[in-house]
Amino acid sequence: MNRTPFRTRIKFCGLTRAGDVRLASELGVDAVGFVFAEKSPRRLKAEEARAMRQALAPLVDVVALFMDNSQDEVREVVRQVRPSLLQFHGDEDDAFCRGFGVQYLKAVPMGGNGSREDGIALHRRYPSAAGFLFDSHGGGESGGSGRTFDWGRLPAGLQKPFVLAGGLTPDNVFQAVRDTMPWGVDVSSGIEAAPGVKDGDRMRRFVEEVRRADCNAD
Ligand SMILES: O=C(O)c1ccccc1N[C@@H]1O[C@H](COP(=O)(O)O)[C@@H](O)[C@H]1O
Repeated sequence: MNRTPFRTRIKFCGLTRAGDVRLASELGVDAVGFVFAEKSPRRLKAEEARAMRQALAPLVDVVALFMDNSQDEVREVVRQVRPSLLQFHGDEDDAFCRGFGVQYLKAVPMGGNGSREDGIALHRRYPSAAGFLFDSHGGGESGGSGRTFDWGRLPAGLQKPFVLAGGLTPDNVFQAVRDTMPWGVDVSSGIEAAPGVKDGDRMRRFVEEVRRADCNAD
């Protein structure tokens, strides 16, 4: 399933500062992502994310990102942060991902020997997923690397929304949206000055480029 003809959703991920959350809201992004993956330089504690949530404007979603975290860790984040969407980057199965009573996106690794599954196989493996997120890391590797993958390898036959991620920047997101027509785009490194420290100018340019691509839609 591709996007609506009107608007590509935007998620800014890996925010660690309340000021960045405020600016993301002002720029009109649809969602901000808080990272709880163990090895990430952007990792937050549940109570830090809960505090940052206060900086969020109405109608902007919070997404909580995990990578093979324990059930107890995910539960604690859900309890404290109240995300509207979970994003799983590890080997979690459908039963695990759906077990928290919150909609989820399953990240599919497209780097290295990453997924060759088509849309039908993905739906079979993750029947409860609200959508899929295609990222450039290899299986077992952490994301947020700033690397792209070959967009021509996106699986055919997807019947759920998909989010494009991996190495998106203000300089390539226009082309990425035009080429792949995703439901949404997700960016972390491409709008950063350093891991977890977002750059206001890059954030603004990223949003402008997505909107430019939407205006140029065929
Ligand atoms: O951001 C992280 O540190 C991270 C850690 C573990 C799994 C995923 C992670 N980030 C996600 O990776 C993609 C692409 O990021 P980038 O734009 O290439 O830096 C995105 O979904 C991030 O949320």
